[in-house]
Amino acid sequence: MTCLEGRAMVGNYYPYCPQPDLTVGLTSHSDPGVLTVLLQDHMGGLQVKCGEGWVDVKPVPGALVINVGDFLQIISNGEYQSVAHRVLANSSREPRVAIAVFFNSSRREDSYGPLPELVSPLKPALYRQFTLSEFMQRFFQKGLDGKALLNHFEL
Ligand SMILES: O=C(O)CCC(=O)C(=O)O
Ligand SMILES: [Fe+2]
Repeated sequence: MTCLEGRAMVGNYYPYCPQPDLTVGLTSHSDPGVLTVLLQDHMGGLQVKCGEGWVDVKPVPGALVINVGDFLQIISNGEYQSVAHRVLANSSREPRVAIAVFFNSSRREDSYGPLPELVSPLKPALYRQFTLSEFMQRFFQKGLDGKALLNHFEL
């Protein structure tokens, strides 16, 4: 499996929000793919879920944020856990910009599931087999909703 053909780059632009207490910039979600590489500017606002709370991912000049996605959680049979994250509404007059590159498989009709090397009698498969077509269809159906995508593939 290679993730280079399936990569996609997205630019996120968060304009000034006059009522930041009433909304969010980007709803809680986990990225569906394998890995995400994210470059955020100096504004801040990105948070990751930690237990029941949220922790700020403070911008560090020149640093990239790497997110584990749901697909990696599944093929690693839960060894790597995807991370729920969100972006607060931007209360500052200056807009916030973040560039994300999502790494995904591109072979839509292949069958995926936990890698055989990571399945054993002691650690049975936690997820069923599926195609990338089904996976992405379910992602787009559910909208951004925490880590809910994984529920469809659990055994
Ligand atoms: O704007 C950010 O910092 C995060 C963007 C993000 O989570 C996404 O594009 O999936
Ligand atoms: Fe994301």
